[in-house]
Amino acid sequence: MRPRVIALTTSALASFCSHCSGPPQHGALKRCTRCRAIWYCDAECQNKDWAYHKTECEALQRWATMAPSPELSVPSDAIRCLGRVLWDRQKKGPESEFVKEWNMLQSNKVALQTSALEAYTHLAHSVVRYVGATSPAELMPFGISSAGQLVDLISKFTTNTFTLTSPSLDPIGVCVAPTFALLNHSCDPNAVLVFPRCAEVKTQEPRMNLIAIRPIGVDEEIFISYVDTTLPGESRRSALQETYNFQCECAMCREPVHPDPRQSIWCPKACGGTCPVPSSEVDLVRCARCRAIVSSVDSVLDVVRIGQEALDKANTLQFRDPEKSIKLTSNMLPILISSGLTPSCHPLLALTRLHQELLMASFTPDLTQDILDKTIQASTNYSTGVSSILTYGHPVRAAALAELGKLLAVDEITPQDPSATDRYPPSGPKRLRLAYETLVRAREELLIGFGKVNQGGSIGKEVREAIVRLEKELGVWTQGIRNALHDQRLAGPSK
Ligand SMILES: C[S@@+](CC[C@H](N)C(=O)[O-])C[C@H]1O[C@@H](n2cnc3c(N)ncnc32)[C@H](O)[C@@H]1O
Repeated sequence: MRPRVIALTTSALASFCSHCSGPPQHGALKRCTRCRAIWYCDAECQNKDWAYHKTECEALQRWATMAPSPELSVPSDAIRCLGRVLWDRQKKGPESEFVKEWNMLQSNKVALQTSALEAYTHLAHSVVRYVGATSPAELMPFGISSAGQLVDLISKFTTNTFTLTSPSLDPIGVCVAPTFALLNHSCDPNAVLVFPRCAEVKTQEPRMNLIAIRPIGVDEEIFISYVDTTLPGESRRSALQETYNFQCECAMCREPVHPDPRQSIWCPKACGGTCPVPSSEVDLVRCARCRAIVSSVDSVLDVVRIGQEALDKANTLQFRDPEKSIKLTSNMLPILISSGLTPSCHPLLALTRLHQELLMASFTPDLTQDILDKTIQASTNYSTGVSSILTYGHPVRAAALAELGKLLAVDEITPQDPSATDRYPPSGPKRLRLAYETLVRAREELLIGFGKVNQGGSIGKEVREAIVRLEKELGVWTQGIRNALHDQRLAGPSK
């Protein structure tokens, strides 16, 4: 189903359509000539959005004239989304299905911590200003008659909104979908919410799909995850507490797996087993397989701390100074790897992902073989790490494998000796075959994570096309070898 309300993140406004949330289809997106803040793929999407944008357009123009600087001339996605919610309430009235559904959403207003209350109050002031009111008392037309009701609206919004993602799972905005807001959280979910982007009618997009990633029994509760489940338990729990105001007591938080792949290091005796990352409370740790003791406790603790600092800094610099960010990830990754962190261990996994993203963003028409191969190495490590944590068919795991397959399928710029066995990624036909096998595996997982009925969504479609292309290339190559062998046989034994 299409969410009731969507709003793109400010940085995504010029790259995705504000109605169907798709990328530009034929040429560039077209900008609303009045507010100059909202973009559409074509007149069809613009017309469909007009019912909302008509009022929003004026509000955006008013906001821009009051903005203290050009960077702040467009309000945040939360303010714009709440604006659309209020205008919808006003237009549809208190007896409408939308308002009834909204009223039933869970609010955590009574249990709010002071920091959350302050943030909500700040957001409330901005929303009041955005819709052209001067105080909460002027919100009567929207069905809000007191400041308390406004805070309640914002609490419901924060507790029940979803991240709008692109088909390749990049966050591009927020959305409101009251039916899906009934789903509770688990750190080991049996279902996921995705936007596979495969509707036949473009203007029905973005369509939100609830997909089972495991068999779910009759009467069994459906759980999704509200947070990134590749993060360690402590980070997940504090994110849940901060945004959703609850202490997670899901099965995984009650009885964590041991050792947790999110916090594990390789056995110091290299038996192939893993040990938990030591902590300041538990400093005697052993390999789960051979029971060898980890003696380098302090250095592991140090490296995890330094890795986290580097991750935070590289994340901050990602868009402002990508070169500096890439330098940080390039320097830090070998340190974390040589200290024995497994590919799924935090912060190595997150740094690997960021490194891969930064390398991909640096691709230019004069891409070098070295950068391409380094990106494939990072993508391989990320896919390996994610696969140790997430269940088979999880869309994040499927998308990581698809990305690796696509990178392996990129034409080599300066092919290396194809017979070298110690080289990764391999070169020549071996690389082509590895790309093919990776994409076939990715397709199987995409069909689960983005739904078989959706053919794995738009990444599934891309992967299918890449598989067909590689089948042809591999076929040509196999035929070439067959012909060469045939010619050799005809020529008789060499002298
Ligand atoms: C999007 S709502 C989920 C549906 C909600 N439980 C209802 O009945 O409408 C999110 C809120 O549900 C509660 N919740 C969701 N998952 C939970 C969990 N695993 N443990 C405790 N509370 C949870 C929290 O209060 C959270 O802020």
